[in-house]
Amino acid sequence: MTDHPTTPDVGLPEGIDDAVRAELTSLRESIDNIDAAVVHMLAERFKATQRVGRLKAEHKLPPADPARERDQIRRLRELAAGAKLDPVFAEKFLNFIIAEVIRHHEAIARS
Ligand SMILES: C=C(O[C@@H]1C=C(C(=O)O)C=C[C@H]1O)C(=O)O
Repeated sequence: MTDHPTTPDVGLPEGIDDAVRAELTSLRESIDNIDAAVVHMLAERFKATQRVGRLKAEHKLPPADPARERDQIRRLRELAAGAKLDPVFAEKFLNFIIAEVIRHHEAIARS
């Protein structure tokens, strides 16, 4: 897998204190690692949902399953609260992903 590294000190002003530059750079390196993990996890999730979409289309099932979504959102909100992440944000994030998945499923069903 090819990585395309960022330049974590990009945008930091010339005269910034050395210790502050070092801490910001280190934090940005962690952020870059986390973002890479998020991309890889999302790619795996979409691989699975594409397979769900093909199965649903083959068996004439509807693209969306609102009961499943409610169950996932309830779980994710609880996980978020336990992890000190805003549950409202977690719900918005999951809904954003699910909307894209449903769009894919509709396209598969039409194809
Ligand atoms: C993936 C599915 O299809 C849709 C997408 C979902 C998701 O991305 O998690 C959940 C429910 C469905 O609306 C599914 O039914 O499991």
